[in-house]
Amino acid sequence: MQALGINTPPGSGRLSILQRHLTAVPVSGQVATVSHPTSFQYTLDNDLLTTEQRHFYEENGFLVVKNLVSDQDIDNFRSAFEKVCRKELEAPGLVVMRDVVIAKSEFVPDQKAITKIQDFQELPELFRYCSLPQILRYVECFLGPNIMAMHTMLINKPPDAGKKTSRHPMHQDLHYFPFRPAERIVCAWTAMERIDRSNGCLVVIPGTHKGELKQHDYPEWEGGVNKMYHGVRDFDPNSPRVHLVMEKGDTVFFHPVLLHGSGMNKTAGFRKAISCHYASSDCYYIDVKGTSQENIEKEISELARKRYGLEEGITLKDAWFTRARCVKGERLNM
Ligand SMILES: CC(C)CC(=O)SCCNC(=O)CCNC(=O)[C@H](O)C(C)(C)COP(=O)(O)OP(=O)(O)OC[C@H]1O[C@@H](n2cnc3c(N)ncnc32)[C@H](O)[C@@H]1OP(=O)(O)O
Ligand SMILES: Nc1ncnc2c1ncn2[C@@H]1O[C@H](COP(=O)(O)OP(=O)(O)OP(=O)(O)O)[C@@H](O)[C@H]1O
Ligand SMILES: O=C(O)CCC(=O)C(=O)O
Ligand SMILES: [Fe+2]
Ligand SMILES: [Mg+2]
Repeated sequence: MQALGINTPPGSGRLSILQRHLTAVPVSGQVATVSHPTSFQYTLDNDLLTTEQRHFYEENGFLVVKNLVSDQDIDNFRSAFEKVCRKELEAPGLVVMRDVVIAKSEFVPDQKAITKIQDFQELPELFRYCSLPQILRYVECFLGPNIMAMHTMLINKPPDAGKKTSRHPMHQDLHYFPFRPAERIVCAWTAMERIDRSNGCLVVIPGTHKGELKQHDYPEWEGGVNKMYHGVRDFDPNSPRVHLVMEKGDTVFFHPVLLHGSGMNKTAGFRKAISCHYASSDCYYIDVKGTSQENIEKEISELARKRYGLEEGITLKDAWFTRARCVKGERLNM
């Protein structure tokens, strides 16, 4: 209990509840579990989350559910991903990204060294992840019954090429999203194999979901940074990080303002995770002009201009509206 930074008075009757709860949440570091808010802001009334789980998400901004996706499903996603790499599967809108070191190198060591694929909403073999009923049951606890899949990713963190470019800087996902409110957005992220500090697990700063969306820029990293991997400006490396060690099939749900990133992959394997960002279809789009999100809008707009030969760029809203898909209930504003 000491290691988890929990101050429970000796002899407290709550200790056993906390212990039971904490064994279900494989994290190390500082997590808050003791202050119980009287009203809920980040979760909705539901009959799935235990009281402890609900309080945990309210206080910390994330919740790990063990063994939520079956090995069989994950093996199928892995096989679909491998087919995408071999160009045996394709889909409109699919983005395939290589690590910056490999993309910028004249000596391409491995053509298959793909960092991630994004926007697989038109690829049924992978998009099935976003409609898994056991995931949507949890998503509904945060968003309500009308659910849009906004962003899809399969991250294949490569063995670090020696420049630490396999890291993902600390950031808040809301930086990329021109829709609100933040509490009706959630990410589901499933480990496709055991993920720990050796292959670059997710790192979170519990409780930061209660703060503001911060200014993001490219971190000044010597070895380079992947395109659009913005990090929160002036990140304090002494912040109380929690490393999420997860087994194959474990799934973390997290709030889009939660500060998180991932470490370097020091192993020889490609570390795989699949994720989807969901938003309630009651959310609404905002104009990010004049806000801290203007820089990412500009970058995405410029990319779309180049890629699709457009004369003018696109707005962040256009970029998101076209990939959004309704996975449960009704499509309303999104
Ligand atoms: C919540 C969620 C949204 C959070 C996030 O997802 S954060 C990260 C968001 N990132 C993205 O959306 C990145 C999306 N990636 C892409 O669009 C693509 O992979 C691209 C970076 C544009 C590259 O694709 P593509 O154009 O097919 O590749 P090319 O090999 O033709 O390269 C074109 C120019 O881009 C460069 N490039 C490619 N990969 C990277 C990289 N990883 N990092 C930095 N620069 C890169 C490449 O060197 C080339 O540059 P030039 O020769 O034009 O100068
Ligand atoms: N200056 C920085 N700005 C933004 N993010 C950073 C910065 N330095 C490190 N990070 C990020 O902080 C997170 C935690 O880094 P940390 O080094 O603890 O992870 P790790 O490499 O997995 O662990 P280990 O220390 O065991 O190697 C990672 O997401 C990393 O990308
Ligand atoms: O490294 C990972 O899998 C997490 C990446 C991430 O946080 C993101 O793409 O927004
Ligand atoms: Fe993220
Ligand atoms: Mg480190």
